[in-house]
Amino acid sequence: MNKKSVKDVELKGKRVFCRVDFNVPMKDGQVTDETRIRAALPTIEYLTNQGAKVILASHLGRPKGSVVEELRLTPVAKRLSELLGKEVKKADEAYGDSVKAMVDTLSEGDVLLLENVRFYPGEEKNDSELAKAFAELADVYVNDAFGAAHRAHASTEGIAHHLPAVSGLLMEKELDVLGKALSNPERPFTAIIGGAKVKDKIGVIENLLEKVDNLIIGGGLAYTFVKAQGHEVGKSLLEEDKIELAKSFMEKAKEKGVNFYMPVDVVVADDFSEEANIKTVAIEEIPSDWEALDIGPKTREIYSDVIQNSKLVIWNGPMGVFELKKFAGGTRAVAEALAEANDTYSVIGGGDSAAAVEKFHLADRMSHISTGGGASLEFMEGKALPGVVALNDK
Ligand SMILES: Nc1ncnc2c1ncn2[C@@H]1O[C@H](COP(=O)(O)OP(=O)(O)OP(=O)(O)O)[C@@H](O)[C@H]1O
Ligand SMILES: O=C(O)[C@H](O)COP(=O)(O)O
Repeated sequence: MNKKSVKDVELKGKRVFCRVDFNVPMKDGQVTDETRIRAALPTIEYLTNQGAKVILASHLGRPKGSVVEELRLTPVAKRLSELLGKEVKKADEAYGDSVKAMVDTLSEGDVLLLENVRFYPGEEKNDSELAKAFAELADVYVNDAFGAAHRAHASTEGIAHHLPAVSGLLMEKELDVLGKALSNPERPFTAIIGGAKVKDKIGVIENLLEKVDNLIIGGGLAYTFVKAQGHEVGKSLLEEDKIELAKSFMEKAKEKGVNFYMPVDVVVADDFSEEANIKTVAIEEIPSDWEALDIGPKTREIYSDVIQNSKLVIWNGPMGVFELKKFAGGTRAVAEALAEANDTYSVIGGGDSAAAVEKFHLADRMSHISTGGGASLEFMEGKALPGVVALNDK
């Protein structure tokens, strides 16, 4: 990476404003998935070991510029403190005199977590006054929030213009792994794209067609492609206005010599529910009043074979409605194939696919699970991430 990291700056005794992505799922005031907190530990520990005074900032949820009591970061501070094995001070605001006073009490190696930065309207507007107010708290800015790097907000982008600005270790690792995968891939290189909406994945599919050897399509977005192939899809998810585009992608794949894999059989249901009647049918036999909610067993086998024979696989988006047990089989089969493919470097592109892998208890068998959902998607589309662009060049 051509951006400076925490390793390139003097940190001893410095006040360091470190933006992390602690946007974690919570229920009844408890953190229910601490993956993102754990992922930030290497940077926080590096900073404390170097003798920095660490000021952490994050958003949580989408409070839209006002205080939402359930979105305070207090439970996160508690969990972080347990994971770090040391006290984490918690401020009830994210800037201003009371926060400055708390920062003044920090000794080398101390950690302070600011309040949810999205409680302030200026955060998402990338307001320069707010960015300056954040910058006034510190001597150095570290961005370790890969998951929020696609947002140009005051704490992810604006502040970087007012302080020496470097990446954290998680940010560096995410960019390194995803960047290497896309620019210098080991081959055969396979991308698996699933999820619900073609619209959201157009850019990714387009960019990946330039790079991969195999493109596997699954999930709800597959049925726009199935329709483009000339088959009926019944009540399955369909984006009519994207059928032509789907056709053009299939043609482009042919031109580029990319193997384009589509479901050959599917699990169809007469209702979108766990109680639905289901059956497996060939792709050209989807009944008109049924909907396809998962890939079928033959498709799973074909996809698993392609995975086993790949050196690098990028996966974004589930193969079916994995939240419902009846339609989780396809997503599970792909996750298991990745777990079992020992010679395959597997990169899970955040969001729902990461949640699925966690759910199947296969997370530790993947090579890299990105902490970014939207961020990893935009990165895979080849878009520049504002939170990275703003950091100092090496
Ligand atoms: N056949 C299908 N019909 C309807 N919905 C589906 C189907 N297959 C998958 N889904 C749904 O797609 C949703 C995920 O779609 P989405 O496009 O949001 O993926 P994503 O969140 O972008 O993936 P990721 O987070 O990994 O990037 C899941 O909730 C899943 O239930
Ligand atoms: O969960 C995420 O993908 C990041 O934390 C970004 O959150 P946002 O989509 O609310 O900006």
